[in-house]
Amino acid sequence: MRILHTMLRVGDLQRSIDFYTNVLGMKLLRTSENSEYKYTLAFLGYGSNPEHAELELTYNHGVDKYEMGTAYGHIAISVDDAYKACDAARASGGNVTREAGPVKGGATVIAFVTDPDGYKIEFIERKD
Ligand SMILES: C[C@@H](O)C(=O)SC[C@H](NC(=O)CC[C@H](N)C(=O)O)C(=O)NCC(=O)O
Ligand code: NI
Repeated sequence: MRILHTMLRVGDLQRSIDFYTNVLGMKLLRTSENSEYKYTLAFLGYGSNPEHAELELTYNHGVDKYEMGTAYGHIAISVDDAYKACDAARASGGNVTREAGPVKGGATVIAFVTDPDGYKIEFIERKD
């Protein structure tokens, strides 16, 4: 088995596509429209299944926001340099909510940004 995708419900599909492509450097892999059940999907990632896990964005027609609740944590993305990734995200209009720096009590350098709907995305600095 392998993780195929993580699904997030978004309030504005193009706004989210712009964020994940322009700010986080993902590719828009495909979209699909379900007019019967009134929703549109966009799949994005740094590559496609099966080599890469994908992000599935769901837009329910006419629904522009969701209660985030307290359960959602984050999606983690590996970066070569978390400091530069934060600078790049900021320069592209991203919202850095936790500046790059060692994780509390550890050495791994992490940072957090939020996407347009407020979902947290973690940058984890890795050299692999
Ligand atoms: C393509 C595949 O990865 C899917 O996840 S589609 C599954 C389908 N999604 C939706 O219906 C999205 C709209 C829905 N209103 C929502 O917000 O989740 C789904 O969940 N179908 C349910 C089923 O039982 O088939
Ligand atoms: Ni799905």
